[in-house]
Amino acid sequence: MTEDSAGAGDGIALIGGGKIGEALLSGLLRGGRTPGDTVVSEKHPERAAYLAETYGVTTVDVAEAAARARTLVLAIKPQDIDTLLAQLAPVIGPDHLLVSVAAGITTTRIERALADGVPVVRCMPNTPALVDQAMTAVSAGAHATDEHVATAEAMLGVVGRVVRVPESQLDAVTALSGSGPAYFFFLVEAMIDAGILLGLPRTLAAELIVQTAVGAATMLRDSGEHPVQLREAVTSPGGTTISAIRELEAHGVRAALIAAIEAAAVRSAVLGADG
Ligand SMILES: NC(=O)C1=CN([C@@H]2O[C@H](COP(=O)(O)OP(=O)(O)OC[C@H]3O[C@@H](n4cnc5c(N)ncnc54)[C@H](OP(=O)(O)O)[C@@H]3O)[C@@H](O)[C@H]2O)C=CC1
Ligand SMILES: O=C(O)[C@@H]1CCC=N1
Repeated sequence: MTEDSAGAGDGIALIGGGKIGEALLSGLLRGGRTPGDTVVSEKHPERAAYLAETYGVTTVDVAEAAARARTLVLAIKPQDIDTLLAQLAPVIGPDHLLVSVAAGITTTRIERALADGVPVVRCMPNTPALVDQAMTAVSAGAHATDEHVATAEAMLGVVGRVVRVPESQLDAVTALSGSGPAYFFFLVEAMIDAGILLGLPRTLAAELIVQTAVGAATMLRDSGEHPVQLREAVTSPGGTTISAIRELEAHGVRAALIAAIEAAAVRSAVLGADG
């Protein structure tokens, strides 16, 4: 145990207050954490000031974050991980818990940069954390006990669902659910554009498609039926839907999605490779 870790409180420190950092921070506070037991370390002074003003949290440097919190959530870009780990190494010990959400960065890579025995849990959440509908997968590093993983699961469970997976699956998870919201937003954007092409006002097209997305997502989650069954129920013989599906297949949309998600997984692995 380092001197700093011995004095660390039971709070949470968020290192990196960008897009996902803010989503997690807002969720933690909605879920009952208080600004008094949550600190943020954010490089950009303007961004730090925004987070302090919006959420009432204290912003601190990385060393202070480690002194004040036992659990540190690393929400910085993968490209910044080595710099951050160099900052953390002198102030982190086995009594801390590091929860990394950085795409591609393996627990081994984090552990190697720190004192022996520091528990690390690697996670992949997504931005629906902002509305408590996140999907998060978690994996334990070499020194993380069941209790450490349970701590990470409880923390992330406040903002949505959590599953435990082997770390070997996390690049695929990143490509599917980590990046996944962007694919749905892209699809919705394109469908709204189709409404414009057909002469509908943009606000009406957006209302139609957003509610359709919510309805379809709710059926996917709650009906217990396979997506194929749900699609077949919409697809009347000789009707409109099959005309659209034929075009989607002719344009290779299924293959494009599979290739896109494969590319995201490859990118996750590349980001995680030692620099
Ligand atoms: N956005 C998403 O949907 C998801 C992102 N992730 C992962 O979360 C991480 C963050 O992503 P995202 O929020 O999109 O990125 P952002 O760039 O929005 O946020 C990262 C923030 O951390 C700051 N930062 C960098 N280094 C440090 C440091 N040493 N100390 C304190 N702050 C620092 C950055 O400053 P600066 O801009 O100057 O670098 C930036 O403001 C990534 O690793 C990503 O893979 C995981 C799941 C979903
Ligand atoms: O685009 C990215 O790299 C991050 C990881 C998952 C979602 N956003």
